Amino acid sequence: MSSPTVLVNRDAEGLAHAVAARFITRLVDVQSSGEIAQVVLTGGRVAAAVYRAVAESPARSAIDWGRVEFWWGDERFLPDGDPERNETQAREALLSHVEVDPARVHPMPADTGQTAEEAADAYAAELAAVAGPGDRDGVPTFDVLMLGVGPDGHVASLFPEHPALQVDDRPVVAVHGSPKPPPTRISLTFPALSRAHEVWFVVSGEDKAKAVRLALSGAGRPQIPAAAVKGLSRTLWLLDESAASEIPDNIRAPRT
Ligand SMILES: O=C1O[C@H](COP(=O)(O)O)[C@@H](O)[C@H](O)[C@H]1O
Repeated sequence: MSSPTVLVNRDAEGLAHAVAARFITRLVDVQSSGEIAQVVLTGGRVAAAVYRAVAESPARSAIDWGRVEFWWGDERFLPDGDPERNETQAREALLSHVEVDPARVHPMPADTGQTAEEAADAYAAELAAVAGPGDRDGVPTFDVLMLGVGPDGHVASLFPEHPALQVDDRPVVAVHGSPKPPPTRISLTFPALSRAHEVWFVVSGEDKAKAVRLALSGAGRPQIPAAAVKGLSRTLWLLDESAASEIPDNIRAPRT
């Protein structure tokens, strides 16, 4: 597991464009070695800005979008097309603007009347169907896994002191009683979130500053779930000045 690297941008817009450039470069690098890129998307305000910046970048044409496999780290368990779904946001901001292969886009199931547990199991089966012999526990090894962080330190849909934090025996879990609406969600678990070469936390805003400081200061998984996710090769904390405002200078790289 890698130790965190902190990179700070001036503001949310600068952060979104910097992450978009990094995202395009990373995918080009993976594809240049002949592999299909495995990407995990997140939800939230800054994520949407990153997706829009990728879609608007002329450099997006360097990516063979049909050879990118898209997954989600968590989802709000709502009907298909609901504007609050992370899938809907990513489709509107990015996926509908590039030539993806629909068979390689793997949204978490929408609420169609099945239970959230059934939906979580179905997603685990979908991950296992794509995982290869070199992957562990039925989860593809992701090239980039993007995550937001809540003001309470939640990551994906793993909330502080919530029972879903304890689930280590499967890659996907149904979350009930989420403190942030909607109450029912689906999330990758810690073991699955730990199957990424690169984990990128993308965080903006002063309301996240305390959670960021605690995550980078060795807080425990029950209190600050984001502290417990690390990439196999790299863990990047990509922040704007507001989100970085409480972290000590010695753990910040120079501003980009
Ligand atoms: O509910 C969620 O919130 C977090 C953070 O969202 P933000 O708008 O505060 O940046 C997000 O990472 C997660 O995927 C989403 O389901």
